[in-house]
Amino acid sequence: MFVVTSEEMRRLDRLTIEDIGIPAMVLMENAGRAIAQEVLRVAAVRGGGDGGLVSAESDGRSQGVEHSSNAVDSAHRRECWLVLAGKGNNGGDGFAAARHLMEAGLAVDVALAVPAAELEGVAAAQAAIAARFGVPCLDASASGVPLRWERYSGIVDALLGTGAAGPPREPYAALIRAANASGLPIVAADIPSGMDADTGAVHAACIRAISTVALAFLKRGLVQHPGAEYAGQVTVAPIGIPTSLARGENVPVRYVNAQTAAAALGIDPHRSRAADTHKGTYGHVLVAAGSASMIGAGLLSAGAALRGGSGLVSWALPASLSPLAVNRPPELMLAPLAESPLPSHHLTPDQAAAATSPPRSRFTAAADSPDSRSSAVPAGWAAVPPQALAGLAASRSAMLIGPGLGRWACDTAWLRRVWEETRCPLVVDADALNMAAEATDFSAWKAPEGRPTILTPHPGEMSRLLGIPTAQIQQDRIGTAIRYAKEHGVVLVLKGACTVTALPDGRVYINGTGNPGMATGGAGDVLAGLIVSLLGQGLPAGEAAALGVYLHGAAGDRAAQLRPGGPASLLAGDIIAQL
Ligand SMILES: NC(=O)C1=CN([C@@H]2O[C@H](COP(=O)(O)OP(=O)(O)OC[C@H]3O[C@@H](n4cnc5c(N)ncnc54)[C@H](O)[C@@H]3O)[C@@H](O)[C@H]2O)[C@@H](O)CC1
Ligand SMILES: Nc1ncnc2c1ncn2[C@@H]1O[C@H](COP(=O)(O)OP(=O)(O)O)[C@@H](O)[C@H]1O
Ligand SMILES: [K+]
Repeated sequence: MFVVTSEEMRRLDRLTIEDIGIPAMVLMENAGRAIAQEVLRVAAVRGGGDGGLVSAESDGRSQGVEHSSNAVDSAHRRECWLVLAGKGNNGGDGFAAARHLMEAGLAVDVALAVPAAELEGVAAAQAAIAARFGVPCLDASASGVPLRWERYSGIVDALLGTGAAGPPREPYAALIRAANASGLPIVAADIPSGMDADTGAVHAACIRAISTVALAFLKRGLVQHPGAEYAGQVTVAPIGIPTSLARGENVPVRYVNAQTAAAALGIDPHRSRAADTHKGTYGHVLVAAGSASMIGAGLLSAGAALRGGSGLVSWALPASLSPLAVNRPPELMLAPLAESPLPSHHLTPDQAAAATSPPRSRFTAAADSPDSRSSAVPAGWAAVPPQALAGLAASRSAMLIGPGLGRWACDTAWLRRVWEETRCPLVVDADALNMAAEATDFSAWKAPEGRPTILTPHPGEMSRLLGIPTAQIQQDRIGTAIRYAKEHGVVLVLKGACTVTALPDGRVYINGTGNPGMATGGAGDVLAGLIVSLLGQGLPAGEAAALGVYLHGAAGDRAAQLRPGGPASLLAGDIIAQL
């Protein structure tokens, strides 16, 4: 399913009207009917009403307003809806919807935010048709015009759509505030008025809808927070603009959920296996994760990689920490790395080779704590030569580095060597991202030619990578991810609700699975392990990342449903169990 910007939507509208020849009035007529259908569905649900109407819509038939039974008629006769209409085509959609609602047996008023004489084009034409149809139109163009909100059962928000610029001006803002304050259910036409269609940022006055009918395509703001929350339940209504047009115009952003994953990703999300395969078919991944105080991060990442379907999973960790891995799943192999007393990133190749000898007893697990930054004798990851790790990865199908790794003196230089010498596909997460963020010259780090690299920051890590506040990132997550992926030639997974996966070629996947129960320590480690598993099974990096995000969210949703305590009681390990 494509997700468009306002500008892309305008281009697709124009191509449909001018090149394909579907008149703007026809598109608006279809839009109005789809919005009316959604109102009828909401009215039926609220009135405990007619299931037939709801199921007619969910069947995908577009006849909802034309087949009302007597029962529906009587339910709807009690309903009186207010359509708030703006000056542009979004308002035109509102007039068309009002007419369809009246025809379906509801009482309807339109409140117009501008003097009727200011309407133009197809919106003016729809207003004129609605007037001849007998739809009452109230003038709400003067700020403070009182509307008798208590008369209505619900509101259609057709004030502002993709043509809005900046915060809603008066009287739009006052109408939005009053509509929200009325407590009535609001169905938004295309987007909630007051939401930025491209980023999902909301202005001080923004409609809080229970549902939004996205016309033709999802808009970016509908699949990013806070816009997604203000939009309520979103449905996409086909209004005549062909999907092939979006494909032809190379719209880069797609939405991934249970209905759309296969088409959006071009992959069977169930990953059915050919019969004649063996463990070698499914890759051998290396997980470099965990430290003395965060050994669980390694267990979670490696556990997720196993459930992700890898043929083999090896867990790389400093040899002195091996005893801490005693409770690992039996399927998980260990790859202990010898520690060297020399600052590891200064090692010559010969010293690195010598460092594969067994660890010395003075390297204790405790020395891997953050205190080891100041410790005289480095141990733990600080004492693992980066080239030894990169060398081990050379014979693996993919490597994950970062979860629970800890921090130590000169770790940024350490990571740089891993980054520059690791030839297999690489996933970089958590502490490894924080090390990269402290590099003053990260853009100059040279990955081996052609190596796919995936970065999986949460917004806090993204903020450190970019050196800008988290709030600024959250205001335009899609734009931020696109720019970063292109600039650094990496796949960038910006985590959080509606995770954004941006590819260096400009393609973007927005994830529709997952729930707030997943905001729990270790959930990100699970994601990173799942992604490296898919990467190691040979999926292209962008698809591995986006599919991993989708499957991780879906597993989190199943896990949340199974928990007697609901989403709040979810643990990261529950997600692995549902993979
Ligand atoms: N052919 C088309 O272009 C179609 C457009 N459709 C609808 O048209 C919408 C886009 O229509 P428009 O481009 O006319 O734009 P809008 O209807 O979103 O609004 C633009 C109008 O609102 C005013 N405005 C802009 N920013 C404002 C602000 N901050 N405060 C107050 N007033 C503001 C401007 O005067 C402008 O006339 C879509 O969202 C969709 O609902 C649908 O009818 C389908 C077909
Ligand atoms: N509200 C939410 N809705 C959907 N997914 C979420 C939500 N909160 C967190 N997640 C997901 O859970 C994971 C948390 O990762 P992260 O913040 O790195 O946690 P940790 O570092 O503790 O492992 C991410 O994949 C994120 O997208
Ligand atoms: K709207």
